[in-house]
Amino acid sequence: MKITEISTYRVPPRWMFLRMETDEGIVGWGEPVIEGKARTVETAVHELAPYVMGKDPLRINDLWQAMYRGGFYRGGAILMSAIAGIDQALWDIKGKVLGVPVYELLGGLVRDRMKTYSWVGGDRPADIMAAMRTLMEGGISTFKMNGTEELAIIDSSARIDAAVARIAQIREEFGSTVEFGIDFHGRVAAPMARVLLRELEPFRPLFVEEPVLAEQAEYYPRLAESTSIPLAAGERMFSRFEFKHVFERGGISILQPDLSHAGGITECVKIAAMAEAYDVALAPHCPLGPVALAACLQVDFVSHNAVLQEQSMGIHYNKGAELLDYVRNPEDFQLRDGYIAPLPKPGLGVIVDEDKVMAASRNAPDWRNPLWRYADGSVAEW
Ligand SMILES: O=C(O)[C@H](O)[C@@H](O)[C@@H](O)[C@H](O)CO
Ligand SMILES: [Mg+2]
Repeated sequence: MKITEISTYRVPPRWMFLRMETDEGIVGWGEPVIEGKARTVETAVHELAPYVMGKDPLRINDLWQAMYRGGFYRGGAILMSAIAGIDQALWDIKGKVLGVPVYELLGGLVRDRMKTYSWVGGDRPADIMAAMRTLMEGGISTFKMNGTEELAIIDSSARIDAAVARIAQIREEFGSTVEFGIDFHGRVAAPMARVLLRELEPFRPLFVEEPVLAEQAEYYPRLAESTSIPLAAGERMFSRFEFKHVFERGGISILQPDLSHAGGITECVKIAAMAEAYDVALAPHCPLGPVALAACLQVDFVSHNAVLQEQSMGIHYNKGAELLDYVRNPEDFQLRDGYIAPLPKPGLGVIVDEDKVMAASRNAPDWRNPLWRYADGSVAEW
C-alpha cells in the first residue's frame, strides 16, 4: 500500500482537516492545526509531505521519525501540529486496513467509558451559572471555565475578588454536585497565581490549568508547594522532550497534551506513559474538532492514567460550526452522564462527511484570537 495524496481543508469554526489517500482506496483523516495559525500549519503539512508520499502508511513509527528528525530542525507548535495531523491519518488508515479501532492496535481498552468535561463561560467568564444549569439538565456535571479576564503581573484586590466571587457562586448554588476546572489560560503571572490559588482553595476546584505560562514552567513546583489545588498544564507543550522537564521538576498533577499539537497519537501515547511513571494524570486538551477528539479518545482508552477528556461541544469558539457538524456517525460521540463510550468504528472511529468538509472549505474563516490590552495600553495575555 502507498500514500498517494495529502489534501488539507481549512473549515469553520477554526479547524483544519487532512485527508490522506492511498493506492488501495483507503482514506485516513487527521486534524493538524494551531488555532489561529491554520495556514502556517497547512504549509508545514505540505512541506512534510515528501517524507510520507509514496511510502507504506502502515510504517507509522518510521514515518513519524522521518518527519520529526529528517528536517534537522524539530519541535515547536507548528511542526508538531503538522506531524500530529499526518500521524492521526496514518493511524486511521492502519485501523481501517486491519478492521479495528486504533485502541485495539495499542493493546486494547483499559476502561469501558471515558469521563469528559464541558466548557462554560466564554473568553471573559460570564453567564457561567446559566450555562451550567442548562448542561446539568443533560446530565453533565463536570465543567471548565476561564478563571479571570486580563490580570496584570500584580493586580488589584477588586480583580481578585471578582475572580473568586465567580467561583464561590458555583459552590453556593450547586455545592458538591458539580466539579470544575479553572483555566488561568496563561493570563496570570506567578505573583497573582499564588494569591488566586490561595483564595480559591476553599472552593476545591478539580484543577487550575496553565497557572502560569508554559514558558514559566519552573514556577509549577513552587506554586504546587503553595496550594492543595491540583495544577494542570500541557496544551502549549509539543513533545516528550518538553514534557520531560515538567516531570523532572514536578508540580503538575494533570498533564494536558493536545493530540493535534503534540505530534499525534504516536507521540501522545508515549507522553501518557511517561506521565504514568510519575503518577501524573492525563487529561488531553481538545477545544477542536471531531478528528482531534477521536484521536484523544483512542489514547484515553489505552491509558490507565487518563482521567478527563476535554470536548468542544458548546465551546465559545465554535461559531459557524459545531463539533459534530462534519461527522456522519454523531451517535458514536453521544455523551451519557458526561461519559463517552469507546468509538466502535475502525481507525480513529470518526466517519468524516467529505461533502460537508469540501463545501465548508470553500469559505473558511481565518480565525484569530483577539489581541487584549491592559488599561494602560500594553499587551495583555489573552
Ligand atoms: O483549555 C483550553 O481549551 C484552551 O486553553 C483553549 O481555550 C485555547 O487552547 C484556545 O483553543 C486557543 O485558541
Ligand atoms: Mg486551556
